[in-house]
This record gives sequence, structure tokens and C-alpha cells, in this order.
Amino acid sequence: MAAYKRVSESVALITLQNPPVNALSAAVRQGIVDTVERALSDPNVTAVVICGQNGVFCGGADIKEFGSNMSGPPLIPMIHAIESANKPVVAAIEGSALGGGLELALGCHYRIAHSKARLGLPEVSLGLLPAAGGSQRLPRLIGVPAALNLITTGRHVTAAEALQLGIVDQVTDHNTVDAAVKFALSVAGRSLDPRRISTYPCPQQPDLDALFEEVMQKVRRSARGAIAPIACVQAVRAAATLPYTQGMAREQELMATLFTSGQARALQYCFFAQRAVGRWRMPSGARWDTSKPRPVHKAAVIGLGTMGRGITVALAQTGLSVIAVETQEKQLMEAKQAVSGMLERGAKRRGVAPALDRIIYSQNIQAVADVDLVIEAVFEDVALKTKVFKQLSAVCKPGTLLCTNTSALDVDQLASETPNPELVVGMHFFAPAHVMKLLEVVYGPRSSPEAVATAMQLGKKMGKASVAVGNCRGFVGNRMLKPYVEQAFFLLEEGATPELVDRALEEFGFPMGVFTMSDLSGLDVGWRVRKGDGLVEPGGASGRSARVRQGRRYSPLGDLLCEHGRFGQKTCRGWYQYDKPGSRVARSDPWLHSFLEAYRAEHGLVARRIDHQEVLERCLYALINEGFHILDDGIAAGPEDIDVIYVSGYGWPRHRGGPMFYANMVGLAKVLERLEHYHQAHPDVPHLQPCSLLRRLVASGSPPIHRWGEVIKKLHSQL
Ligand SMILES: CC(C)(COP(=O)(O)OP(=O)(O)OC[C@H]1O[C@@H](n2cnc3c(N)ncnc32)[C@H](O)[C@@H]1OP(=O)(O)O)[C@@H](O)C(=O)NCCC(=O)NCCSC(=O)/C=C/CCCCCCCCCCCCC(=O)O
Repeated sequence: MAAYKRVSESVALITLQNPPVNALSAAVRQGIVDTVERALSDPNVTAVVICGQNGVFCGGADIKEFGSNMSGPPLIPMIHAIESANKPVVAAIEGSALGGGLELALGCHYRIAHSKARLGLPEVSLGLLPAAGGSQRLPRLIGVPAALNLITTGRHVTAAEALQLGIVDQVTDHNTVDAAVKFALSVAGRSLDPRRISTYPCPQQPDLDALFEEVMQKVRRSARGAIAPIACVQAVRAAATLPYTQGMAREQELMATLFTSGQARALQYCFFAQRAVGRWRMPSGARWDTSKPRPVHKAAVIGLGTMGRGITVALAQTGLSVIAVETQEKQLMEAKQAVSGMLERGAKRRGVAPALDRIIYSQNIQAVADVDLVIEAVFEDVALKTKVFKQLSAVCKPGTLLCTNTSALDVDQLASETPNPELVVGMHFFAPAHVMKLLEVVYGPRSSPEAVATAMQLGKKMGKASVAVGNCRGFVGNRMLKPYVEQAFFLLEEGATPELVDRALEEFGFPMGVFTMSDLSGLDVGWRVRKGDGLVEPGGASGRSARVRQGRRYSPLGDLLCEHGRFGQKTCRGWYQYDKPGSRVARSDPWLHSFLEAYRAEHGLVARRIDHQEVLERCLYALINEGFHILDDGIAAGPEDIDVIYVSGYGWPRHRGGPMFYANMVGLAKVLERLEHYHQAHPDVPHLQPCSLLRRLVASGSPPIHRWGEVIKKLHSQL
């Protein structure tokens, strides 16, 4: 809807009303059409101001409408009617002007923004392009290079940058609507011809072809198979080379392809999934809306290794006071230097002062006595972590939340070592912790809803995609990773190379394949875990038992590489070879290929031809199958939680929506059939045995993903 009011006698004030972000639903579009017509036909009105209620101009087209039959007036003629008006129309931009919201503003003759407003054309992140004239008007207004940057990245700009780019005409620190009304009165009666952006020629750009070629190459590289960024470049090219009307036709043509694409569905699902995980719930019935978080002003980090340093930076950048504790003096000094460096670099990038004075460093755990929350990030050793938790319980003031950053240990066990297990949760950050978006908040059977709410709120403040999950081995992300990596090892045994497996996964859209990832994170990490699980036998054992452990198929390949001192990038040798320690350039290693041949010969394995499809099906379906187990066990509340974890922390291509969404797109019956096929071929691999939830979903007619909850009978947990 849109409200209409006359202000200052001759200004028509149109207010978009669709909380919370005034999205351009059918009713809002109808409201705009009606009120603009009314203003233009009223002889007492000399100018028009369009604003949004509750301090938000407009969050763009209503994304919820995209999946349905769209009715109501279309955006393009509506914006055209505004641009062609014979009275000045001024957009008063507060809060956000995004997507269709900014396109609406670009149709206005003038734009006044509040200094705190953000503007952008983020359609690309929804698998679309700015198809209400945005791809044609923005380059005409600010030039091709700047428009390409905004439209292909979807980034939001501040009002100050928008002013600098020429997107807005004025920025105010005061009441935006008042400023816009005053401005509208001052320009009433002036010729509007120079203000209609669609009539502008696109600013001349030397060597246009070379520019588009360069941008297209860059976009293709970073898109990892996403089609919308490429369509965005093509649309801007149309703006730069064609008259406006033809450019608009091209914009529509490109949009028609994107609008119905699976990628757009996946990306729009991700948008809503990211918001849905904030509405967490636990098997006990505790929920986000009934659990009150505690205020956290002061936090502590225990252990300043790589993870502890990143967490310290993330907390300080969020505005908290931080006590950073490291008992080893040398390590403390190194950490102090590293943390300061990270804070300084981050502050420089964001144009703010570094938060150095928010951190107090100490060698003494007693220093954390008055903090509201502690994050323990000491070495991954259960005895050490237990000792730290006992010390913290004795030192901290009553009610302090105790969080562990463990990635593999049992959160319940640590909680049981404290007198107040209800105050214990896992906060599983991902390295580097100040950069990576994902945070798994792990609750145990005795974690209080208040503790979970506090950790979730802190994660949100830190700008993390925070997902509440139950406690189990590997939580959600690493638990699903295990069968994925396992399949990759088996594929090597059967005839694949690391290069082949990685290429298939990278073509699917992962930033790096499983073996490149393993080299980056260090092969010794998994080796240590497997040793702890009693799986490693020196020399890989021999005879029939060599490839069987604990009654199931096992590949000792990773262990054997570690025995050769091949730990990945840090040792210049792993699944690939590297020129220097830490180098990111993975080169094929003939040694590895000979090693694989010798290994197969020793174990009587005959290499066969393996294609990309098999790599994808075996690795991805095994991972997805584990996702179904996780849902069945009640460890994740819904498929959205799993998908947000994989998209935010494990490099799953966003335009494929996350593993559970992908399974839904492929078709659950197909995933089931392929798992059955592979399990028949490899009966000694339990991870390939289809999960009963997957069978139940298929038997229920494969409902759409938002209705899986009806089949996951009840949220129960193994806790
Ligand atoms: C920055 C925000 C605006 C606000 O952030 P914040 O304050 O943190 O709040 P959130 O939690 O994010 O959001 C609050 C709730 O609001 C919901 N929300 C937000 N934005 C929208 C929206 N645009 N539509 C619907 N709902 C929205 C959000 O989900 C929250 O609710 P809940 O918690 O989930 O219940 C931030 O929200 C934000 O960034 N929003 C998104 C901004 C954005 O991406 N905008 C672009 C939208 S796409 C667009 O505008 C496209 C325009 C082009 C024209 C489209 C024309 C379509 C028809 C063409 C058809 C042609 C093809 C024909 C095919 C054929 O031939 O058949």
C-alpha cells in the first residue's frame, strides 16, 4: 500500500507502507500507481515526494511473490510513469533503497538520502538482474565501470559513496522527508528534461570492448558457474551499446532466462534460509522467541593460537571488551602482535580506528573473573580443555557463560565437568575466525535456552551466520564432511586422481576440491583424529585387513601420506606439490601418481575409468545422506540449518542452494536410487546406505523442502 498526504500545501507525499522493508508487493505497486496519478492530476500539487514508512525507503521487489503468479501493476511502466511526470518527483531515501527500491528512485527526478542510508542493486545475489530498468539507468547515470561494479557484485553503498558516484543529489543528517519536501519546493517548475535518466546517453568509455572482455573474464572466474553475474554484464553492455528502448528489451530477455532458473530459486531459498536459522528451536521446545539472551559487554578468550587470535579480533571488532589469556609468554607476545596487525588491517579497510585498546592481554586465567562470557580456544585435547573448564568454573563470577571452540570434542562431557552445565555451549568458529561467516552454536542436553540465545545473539552481532545445532561427533558441518572425504579416498583407490576429483568438484562450484582443501588445512589434522579413533595402523597394515577397519571399508591413503611427511601446503607436499611452504599454487605431483599405482598394485586393485558424474554422485550424495541422518536425529532443526552451514562455511556453491536444497532439486527419488546403486556396489560402505528419512520422504511423494518437517516425525535427539 501507499499512503497519500499533502504537505507544505503543494507537495504530495507518498509513503510506501509494507513493513518491515516496504517491499514492492502487488498492493504497494498498485498504491504507487494510484497515488502518483492522483498527485499528477491535482492542479494544487506542484511536486511529489516518495518515501517509505518506519525509516526504510524500500527493500526492493517482494521476493516472496517471485514463486507465485505475479499480479498487480508491473514495475517498469510504473517507474516510467514517474520518470515521464511533468511535476518533479523526489525520492526521500532513509534506511535502504535496494533492488527495485533503488530502481524506483532512479525513475524519480531527484534523490535525497539520509547519511545512514544504504543503496544497491543486489539482484545478482538472488540469481537475477536489476530488470526494472536498473541495468539501463544506472550506467547512464554513473558510467559503465561503476555501474558494472555495483550490479555484478550487488554490494550496498553508503549515502556518502552514492553521492560521490552521482547516484543521489543530496545527503542529509536531518529529517530526510523534510529535506526532500523543501528540495521539491525549490525545484518545482523547473524543466524536467535534464532529469530523466533514460534519455541520457551512456557516458563515453574508451575501449569499451576491452573493458567488457576484462570484466567478463573476471566475473566468469569468480561466478563459479553462477549465471546471473554474467547476465548482469551482458545487460550493462546493452546499456553501453544500444539505445534505451533496445537496451530495455535486452534486459527483459536476459531476466526471462534468469527468473525461472534453478539458480534463482536456489539463491532466493538461501536468502530466506539465512533468516530462518535465526528463528532457532531446540528439541526441548526452547525457541528463539521465548528465550532471552543475556547482555554481553565483556568477554574472554582462553588460548591464543590461530583460532583464539581470530576470535579475539572478531569480538573486539564487535565492540566488546576482551580479556585475551595465554599462559605461554612467547605465544602471548606473538599473539599480541598478530592480533594488533589483524585489527589494524581490518580497520584500515573499513576506514575506522583499530580497536586495539579494547583488548587486555594476560597470562593469568584469574583475569577473567568479571567477564560475561568466555570462549575457550586451547589445544584440541580433552584433558586440557577439562582442566581449563574446571579453572574457569572456579574463577568466573556466577552466571558467566562458558563456551568451547572445540571442533571435535564432546560438549556434553566438558559441560559435565563444571558445576553449572546449563551455562556451557559450544561456539564452533571456522578459521580464520574473524573472516569466516559461519558459527555453529552447539547445545547439549543441559545447556539452558538462555545460554543458547546469548551465544546466538553474540554470533549475530559478530556478523556471523549463526546456526544452533545439537551435540554429536563433528556437529553438523564436519559430520557431513567425513563421508564426502571418505568417498574421495575410495575413488583414488578405484582409479581416480586428486586432479580428476578436484576438477569435478570445482566445476560443480566449490572454490576448491577436496584434495586441495585437505592440503590447505593440513593432512595431519585428520590423521590425529583418526589416530584418536583407533583407525590408524602404522604402514597401513597389510593383507586383507589393510583396507578394513572396525568392520567397514577404510582407506589408509591419508595416513600413508602423513607417514611420508606429506602434510600438505605447509610441507610443500601433500596430494599435490608446492614450490614453497604455504604456497597456494598446487602442482600435479608425479610421485603421488606413482605412489597410487604402487598402492593399487599392492592391494590388488584394478584402476578403472571414473567420470565426473560418479565423483559428484559418490561424494555429494554420501554427504547429503549424512544430512538426512542429522535431520532424523534432530541434530539440525531443519534442512535450512544444514544448507546455511554448508553455504556459509564449507564452500558449497550458493547458486546450488546447499546440499539439502540440491537434493530436493535433483529429486529425492533420484538421490535414493543412486545411493542404492552405489551401496549395492560397495556394501562395505555404510555411508552409502540410504538413510531411512530419505526413504520416508520418497515414500511420501517427495514433498517440497519446506514440507519435509511433516515427514521428520518429531524433533528428537540422541542427547
Ligand atoms: C537490508 C534489508 C532490506 C533489511 O535488513 P534487516 O533489517 O537486517 O532485516 P532482514 O532480517 O533482512 O529482513 C526483515 C524481513 O523482511 C524480509 N524481506 C527483506 N527484504 C525483502 C524483500 N525484498 N521481499 C520480501 N521480503 C523481504 C526478510 O525476509 C525478513 O523477513 P523474515 O524474517 O524472513 O520473515 C534486507 O532485508 C535485505 O537485504 N533485503 C533484500 C534486498 C534485496 O535483495 N532486494 C532486491 C529484491 S529483487 C528486486 O528488487 C528485483 C527487481 C527487478 C524487477 C523484478 C521484476 C520481476 C518480474 C519479472 C518477470 C520477468 C520474467 C518473466 C518470465 C516469463 O517470461 O515467464
